[in-house]
Formats: sequence, C-alpha cells, structure tokens
Amino acid sequence: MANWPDFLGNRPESMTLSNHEVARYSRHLIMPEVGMDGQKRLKASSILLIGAGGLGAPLAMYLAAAGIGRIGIVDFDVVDYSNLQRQVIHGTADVGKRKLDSAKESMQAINPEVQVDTYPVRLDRTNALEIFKPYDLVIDGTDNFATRYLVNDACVLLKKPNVYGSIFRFDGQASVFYPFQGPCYRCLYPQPPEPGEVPSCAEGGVLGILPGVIGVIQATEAVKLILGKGEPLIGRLLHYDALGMKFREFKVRRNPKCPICGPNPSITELIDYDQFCGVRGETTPSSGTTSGSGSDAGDPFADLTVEQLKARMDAGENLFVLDVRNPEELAICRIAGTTVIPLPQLPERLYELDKDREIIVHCKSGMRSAKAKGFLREQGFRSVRNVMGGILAWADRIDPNMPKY
Ligand SMILES: Nc1ncnc2c1ncn2[C@@H]1O[C@H](COP(=O)(O)OP(=O)(O)OP(=O)(O)O)[C@@H](O)[C@H]1O
Repeated sequence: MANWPDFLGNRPESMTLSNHEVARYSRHLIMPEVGMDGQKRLKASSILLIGAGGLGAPLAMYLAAAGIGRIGIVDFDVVDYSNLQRQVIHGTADVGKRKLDSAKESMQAINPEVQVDTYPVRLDRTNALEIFKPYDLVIDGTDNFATRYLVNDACVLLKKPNVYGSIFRFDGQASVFYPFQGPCYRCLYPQPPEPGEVPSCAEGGVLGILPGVIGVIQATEAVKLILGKGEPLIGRLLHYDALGMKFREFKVRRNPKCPICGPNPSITELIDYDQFCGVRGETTPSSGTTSGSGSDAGDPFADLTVEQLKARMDAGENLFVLDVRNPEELAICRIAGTTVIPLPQLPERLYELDKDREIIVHCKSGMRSAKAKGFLREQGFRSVRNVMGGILAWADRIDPNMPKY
C-alpha cells in the first residue's frame, strides 16, 4: 500500500464481482495497479461529491463508470440553460429539473451497479458533519468560498481526505488536502477573501471544457487514493493554464500556524461564511419593499429594487444610471439610457461622475455594483444606490424579452 492511511479497513475483502461486473471493469482488471483487488476496493468505497455543476458533472460520470460502490451528491440547485455549456451530466431536457435528479439518472444509465445517495440541501455548518460522516472521502466541486472553507473544515474535523478543484475562465487548480498527512486548504489560504474581492465564474466566465479537465483530475486523484497507488497531489497544487496549454506544480507545506490543522487551532467548529462571502451576490433592501416607486427618501444610500427603478424611469425622472459591467456583457443586453464604466476602470474615470448627483448603479446580479457603491461612497459621493439583483432581476421581473446570461 501507499504511504497514506488505508481508510477502507477490511471492507474490500468481503466484496465480490459478478460476471457482468467483470466484463464491465475488464480494462481495469487486467492492469496490475488495479486488478480484482483494486476493483473490489473501488466497490467497497464511498465518495461524497459537493456540487452537481461544472466539476461535479465529470466527477459523477467517471466515478460512476469506474465502479465506486456508493456516491453521495449534495446540491440544492435546478438545471438552468446557462449550465449546459459545461455541466455535461445534464441535457437540454433537464432544464428546470433538480440537478440531483438529472445527475442520478445519468449516473444510473452509465452504471446501475452504483448506489447514488442524493442530498437536496445547501451544505452549511448545521448539516455538513452529519452528511460527511458515512463517506470515505469528499470531493469539492463547488464554486464559492463559503462552501470551500466549510468543506475543508469539516474534512479536517473528521480527518477525511478532501479532493479540491477550482476553475475560472481558462485556469484551473487541483490538489488533495489530506488532513494531518499534508496541508489543508487553510494552510494555503487561512481566511476567506473579502466579499467581491475574487470574481466568480458567473461574473468572469469559464471555458466550458475546463471543468472537464479539472474534474477528471480530481476523479483520478480520488481513485488513486482508494487504490493506494501512485503519487497523490498531497502537498502539491497543480495549476492548469488552458490558453498556454501548460501545467505547473507548486509545493504547499503544512502551515504551523494553520487556524484549523495547526498544533494550536483557533477554529474548532464549523463556520458559515455566507454573510461575508455574499454567495448570492445580492444585498438586502434597506427599505424592505419590493415594489412601488418610493425608495427610502431619508437614506441617500438605500438600495433600489428593479420595480422601484422602473417606476422612477416611467415617472420621467432624469436619472443617472451607471452600469459597471464589462464590454462583453453589454453586447448581450443592456438597459436603455445607462452610462457605462466597467468596475475596474471606475477609479481612473471618477472625473466623469458628478459627486453631488444621485448615482444609481447596477451590474449583472448586484455584487459588483455593491462594490462600486462602497467605493463611490468612500470617495465622498452624496447619494449612491445599488440596484438589487442587477440586470438579471430586471430581465426576470421587468423585461421578460431580455436575454439572461
Ligand atoms: N453550499 C452548497 N451546498 C450545496 N450545493 C452547493 C453549495 N455551493 C455550491 N453548490 C452547488 O455546486 C455547484 C457548482 O457548480 P457550478 O459553479 O458549475 O454551477 P452553477 O452554480 O450552476 O454556475 P453559475 O454560478 O455560473 O451559475 C452548483 O450546482 C451549486 O448549486
């Protein structure tokens, strides 16, 4: 066996393979690194996947095909048209279905021998440990920092290997965080970034093929850990640059000051970071209303709903609406009459704005415009309002003909 703990114990010994299974896995069985013993190990093992999205799709399909005995998947979302470019486990006919139902159907079509457990919940501090406990290892296929830290911390507390992957635009990363055998995610990044500091794929985009590459690397690492073969990515962060078609590797060491796996941990229970990470990308209304034209007149920084913005436009007010999205996004859709300054250009183009005039700022979903509002406020602007939910809310509730992205 390899030089990391054998987390399967003697479970593989009681496994048998039917003639159908022998035929199904024959290309594994004839390799010395797998063989009958290795295939029984895969059958005896259980893996929990967090997310049935971009990374979760190839993970679920390949792990089911490989014959992992039990695969759990956690996801709360439904399939959207914008998922189909990369979440290849879902098809066009699945749009509107729960991702878990669509994923389970595809996995069972690939391999009915596999047990698929579904958890249609948002993973948080109240449910993570309970959901993780029955599984041998966990694979993180999510897209937000709140969940990434939660998965890391739960794996450290339960001493379970965490196979990590992340993707953005043309770049991806993967590693294996095996608690106490190597570094954990917090050894690398002790605390989450500030809200809006790091853009998400929903804001910055992602090449549809990229999660295929990174998800398949994660699946490979999981299978190697179960087989006890090869050199896992423990203590190594693999970086993939699809544009340059380059793989690079960085050494990661255990951090003696790590707040969770170090000798004097300050974190001893799970934390929900949602309030800091702004996972949903929207802010809450300070006036509490969702319709009508009355924004909170007393507070010059009270946010607006799209209905409030529309009502003020319809009333003929001479509004200054600032769109802080990028040029590529403007080509998809825009609200007529807005002024455009992409968020990164805002500091150098401040002179174009009137500090004494009310500025109504919007982006795609409300995250970047919240950041722009904070910045303008710091610069001494008298009144800045964020449009909650951004142009996506506008397309949903005001202009149903507007394309959504
Ligand atoms: N805390 C969580 N609990 C359960 N599922 C989660 C959690 N956080 C993220 N996910 C799921 O992980 C998956 C991440 O995949 P991905 O980023 O490819 O999809 P997406 O969120 O649909 O994409 P986009 O944000 O671009 O619309 C999503 O299906 C999402 O629902």
